Amino acid sequence: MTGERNEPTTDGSAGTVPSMLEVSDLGHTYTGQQEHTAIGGVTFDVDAGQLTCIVGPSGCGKSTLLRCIASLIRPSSGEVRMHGQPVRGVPEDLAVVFQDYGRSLFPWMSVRGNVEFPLRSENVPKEQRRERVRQTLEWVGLSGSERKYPWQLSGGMQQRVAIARALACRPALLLMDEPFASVDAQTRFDLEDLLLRVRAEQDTTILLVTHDIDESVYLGDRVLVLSRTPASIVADLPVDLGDERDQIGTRESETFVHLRGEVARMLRGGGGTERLGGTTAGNSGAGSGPAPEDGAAPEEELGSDGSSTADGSSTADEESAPDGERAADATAGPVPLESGSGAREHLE
Ligand SMILES: Nc1ncnc2c1ncn2[C@@H]1O[C@H](COP(=O)(O)OP(=O)(O)OP(=O)(O)O)[C@@H](O)[C@H]1O
Repeated sequence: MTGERNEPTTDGSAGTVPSMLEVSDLGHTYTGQQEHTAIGGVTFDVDAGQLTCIVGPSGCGKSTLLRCIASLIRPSSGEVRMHGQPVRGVPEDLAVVFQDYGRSLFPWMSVRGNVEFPLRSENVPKEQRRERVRQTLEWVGLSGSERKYPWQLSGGMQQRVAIARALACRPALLLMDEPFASVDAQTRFDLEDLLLRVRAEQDTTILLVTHDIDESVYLGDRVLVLSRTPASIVADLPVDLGDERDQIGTRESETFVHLRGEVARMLRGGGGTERLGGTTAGNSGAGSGPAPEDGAAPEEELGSDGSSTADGSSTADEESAPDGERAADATAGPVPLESGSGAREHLE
């Protein structure tokens, strides 16, 4: 993979445009008492506006891969480029959403305060901030909840706030690490559709890690299947389901059923046996890692039914808490990682 593609330039001649994201031979070994190689040389490119899903066996290195791409961990080897430039720190136009919304939101800030937070760090003028927050909350279906606090919201609503906070910065690249794993099945469907809507409106490039095979096919323009740890790419499958997807019709379609079977087969076999118009083991260092154990059902490994623990948080009380943030004690709570600036201290 070259990381470049030919596109016509404004003067009509053929030009070379770098991919939005280029991951080249990326490897990471955790050092210390428990040395462990989590990623074993991963190479892939992502075009602007593409939604790429990453699936792999539990503990294979998916989160490590995302964190290396976000520069939250310094990779042991290889390189990450965005817009053709090497990434040397957390990029300003990158945002991350994690599974654990409960820990990523500031409980002492209202919904508005949480969503506004990264914009304040970027010194966006107040009027513009307020408008950005209003518009972003509208996208995620939370208009009217600006003055509530995270603890007054259901799990699904809290995750919407986390997504809104990431989107408020209008990131060029959005990294999502199992973002819907902690919500109930219906909320999960709603959030998946929300993501597809926002992507269509914003043309955001998204890299999403999931344990759920069905979710990877439903959301993705493409599914990258990883091997067991140390992770390598065993398959890179294009998802030919078109832009219009719906939770019932799409999931019943022949293409969907075929693709989910293909992803499961790649997970079980480690790839290399069949192709589906995409690439399988052999490219990009793919297939160099150990294959999953034979006979292990991929659904068992991945929890592909998408079952999630229903969030026990109480739903929002109509009576809003007073607006205005408590004095922010930076040591007292979690650090949100949605914007580049707040995330640097997580570098290893
Ligand atoms: N700080 C660390 N030090 C040592 N080993 C680590 C560290 N963090 C993760 N690992 C190991 O690296 C491997 C990959 O971990 P990672 O969290 O990236 O996997 P994952 O695919 O995201 O896992 P899961 O499917 O459970 O979310 C695992 O074997 C894990 O135990």
